[in-house]
Amino acid sequence: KDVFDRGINPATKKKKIKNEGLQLHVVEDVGEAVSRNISGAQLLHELLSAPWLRALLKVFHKFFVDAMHWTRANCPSPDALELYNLLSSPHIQGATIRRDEETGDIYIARVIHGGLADRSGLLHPGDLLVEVNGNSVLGLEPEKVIHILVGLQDKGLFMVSVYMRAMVDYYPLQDSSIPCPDAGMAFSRGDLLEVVDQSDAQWWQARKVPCGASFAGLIPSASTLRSKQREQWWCHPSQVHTCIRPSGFRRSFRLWRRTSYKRRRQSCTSCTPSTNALATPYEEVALYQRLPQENHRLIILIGASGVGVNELRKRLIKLNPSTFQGPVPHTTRPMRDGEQAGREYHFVTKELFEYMVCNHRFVEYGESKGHLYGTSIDAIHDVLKRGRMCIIDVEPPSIHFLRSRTLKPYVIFIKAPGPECLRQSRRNARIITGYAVNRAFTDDFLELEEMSQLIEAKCKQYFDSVVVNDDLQDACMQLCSIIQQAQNEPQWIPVCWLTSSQQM
Ligand SMILES: Nc1ncnc2c1ncn2[C@@H]1O[C@H](COP(=O)(O)OP(=O)(O)OP(=O)(O)O)[C@@H](O)[C@H]1O
Repeated sequence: KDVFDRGINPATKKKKIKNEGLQLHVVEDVGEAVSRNISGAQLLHELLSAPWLRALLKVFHKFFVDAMHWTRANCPSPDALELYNLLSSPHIQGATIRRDEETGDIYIARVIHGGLADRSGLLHPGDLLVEVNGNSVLGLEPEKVIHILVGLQDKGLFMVSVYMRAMVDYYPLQDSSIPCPDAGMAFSRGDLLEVVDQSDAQWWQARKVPCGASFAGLIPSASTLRSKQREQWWCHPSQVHTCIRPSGFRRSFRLWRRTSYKRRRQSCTSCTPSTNALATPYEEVALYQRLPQENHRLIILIGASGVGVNELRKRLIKLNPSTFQGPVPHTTRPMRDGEQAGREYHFVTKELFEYMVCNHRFVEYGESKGHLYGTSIDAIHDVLKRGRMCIIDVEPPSIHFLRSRTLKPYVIFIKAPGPECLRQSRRNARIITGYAVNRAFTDDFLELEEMSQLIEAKCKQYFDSVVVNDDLQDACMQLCSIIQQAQNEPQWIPVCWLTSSQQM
């Protein structure tokens, strides 16, 4: 990677990755090994980066791309066909496999950009390889699996497990249409499901992950669930989404003026994305491991107002300011003594602010004391581009806006402890209200807990982790270790963040 990066501007680099996908993947891996001082990696890196090999791989890639368009009628020659068959080993067809040393399961490790597997759209990193042409490969040595795959040439029928995140709740015992309620599997939003059989268009078979059960249960297919949702929507059309953006007025953006939770609930949380009557019932996910040269994932903290989201965010940044950073908000208020443009705020005119609103540049924005404040998507990118971990706290509806391939957000729900624990731990806590600054935080605990439960119930399909904020120091330490894992260990993310060209 180092070799390719040198002297290549971003546009050229993009093109190179496309043209030389296979080689780049390998060189990247070896480059990583070089930085870890693995014996022999330097020599291998130099060999793989040699111009003659680059040229050879380019020819090879071109040959393969052309071969994809051959038909019986336009195949250039029998020699070309023979060469194509010779080169069509499973690795070259575009996917590599690896074995989990603990379970013995065989997974798709990598899908080579532009290869057959990539073009088919059927295989994704993290998919579990279950069968090849009806023969189980579970527990086999990878070499054995490769042997079977080599024998297939390009006529293989793979059966891979697909992993899906449930975005809705399902109870088979309440579903009169299920063929056999006892064989059904209940799940709730946020559950990770390993779908092992999709051969039936209406009913799939799946297991929960991590799972104890060795047998699968019956779940409705995506289209079956969607038609159920449509039926429900016609029966209860008043449940349709009514949330009005912009939503965010958290105090952490120096905006939120505390009103009754009940008022907020009516206007916002009851209308979280999950109540959208025709929501996507399942989201396909795959394991993703951030590469060292990639931007960090955006860290989003979500929680009921007053639970301590902002306090935790500030503490994290104070604990390690060279690693964690928040985005610099924009404001139309004049700069005060001691403030510096771009440090406390980006100071902008009302016209520019409104232009940014029209162009959807703000994640959240609002007005306080006659001035506009907002946090822009560009400010988030600025932090990430500097190699820092960007931490933000937002209102639940804003998650949708931030869920993108470029930001790959990792969402942590800050959960309220029980009211008694709140009363004990928040004895000295203060809140800022619309009419009194630093009001003692006394009778809000029940409402706060209620709100916290509501957010969890409505949005848990978007949460990657949950931290209960009982003791501030414990919660802060937990957050640190969760964030490190989120950045450095494999995590389940939507497949579209890996493959689509969705951009913010
Ligand atoms: N675990 C805790 N123990 C004691 N006090 C806490 C704890 N967590 C937060 N607090 C205090 O509770 C008050 C509210 O916290 P914070 O300002 O972080 O709320 P918030 O969730 O960001 O809500 P808002 O967005 O409305 O500000 C602060 O005074 C904070 O110091």
